[in-house]
Amino acid sequence: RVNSSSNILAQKTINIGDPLGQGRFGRVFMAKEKSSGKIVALKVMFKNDLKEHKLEGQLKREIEIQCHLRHPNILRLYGYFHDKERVYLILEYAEKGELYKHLVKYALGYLNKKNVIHRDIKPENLLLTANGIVKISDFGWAVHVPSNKQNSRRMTFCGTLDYLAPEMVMMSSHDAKIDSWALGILCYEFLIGTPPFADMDSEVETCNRITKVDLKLPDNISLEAKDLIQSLLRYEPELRLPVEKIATHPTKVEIKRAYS
Ligand SMILES: Cn1ncc2ncnc(NCCc3cnc(NC(=O)Nc4cccc(C(F)(F)F)c4)s3)c21
Repeated sequence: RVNSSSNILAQKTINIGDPLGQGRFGRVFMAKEKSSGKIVALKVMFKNDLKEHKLEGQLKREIEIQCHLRHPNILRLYGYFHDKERVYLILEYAEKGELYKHLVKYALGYLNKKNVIHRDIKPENLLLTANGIVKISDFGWAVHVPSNKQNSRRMTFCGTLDYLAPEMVMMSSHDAKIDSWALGILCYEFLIGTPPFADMDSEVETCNRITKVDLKLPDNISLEAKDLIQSLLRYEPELRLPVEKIATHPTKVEIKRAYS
């Protein structure tokens, strides 16, 4: 419970509810103004934090600017108050929260059911219709992940994705040269310790790196090994060294030594 003077004359009581978000300089809570029952968002910032980063002036400016703005597409700042340690912004409550998170939760859930990965969600690809409906657009980077793999999503996306060749990720036709690719991944991982296109944060990023063959070879492997890996990790399946030719490639010795 925070006794607040949300404007000069009236004394209002605000009950603080669930947290809505965590920013760099403070947290946002749902709050209810007691007498009117009005739901607002309350941004709470610590004075020390703002002082430390010399941001008091900037906050004053934000309050001055936003207090005078009245527009259906601009979040209202109703007012502010402070106590010994904190400054509170009383904000209009946007119940669907952050657009991006809302989209990911609803629209991507649908794409997931349809076994489609968009792979390029970004602000430019979020369009607005006349009545303010947000649309995810541009499926230029989308892939259709085979549904049998869908249920073992964790399985598909933790580790095993690293071995998928571009044509697999793009779900276009593929042939035995898939194995040449996978062997290239294996050689790389044997020598370097991790698969070449792994991206800890996002499977989608791994997909992108695979389809772009975003290969970075470290200097501490021999030219032969580099040659072998580069001749296997070719985007065009027909250009990859066929599996039978690998056996006679000079770098075999090095991999054996690496694992002896
Ligand atoms: C998450 N979420 N879900 C629903 C919902 N409904 C409303 N609001 C939400 N979130 C709060 C959005 C904000 C609006 N205005 C802000 N203003 C600010 O954060 N200002 C600010 C911060 C730090 C430092 C400075 C300074 F000092 F540098 F100026 C200024 S944050 C909601």
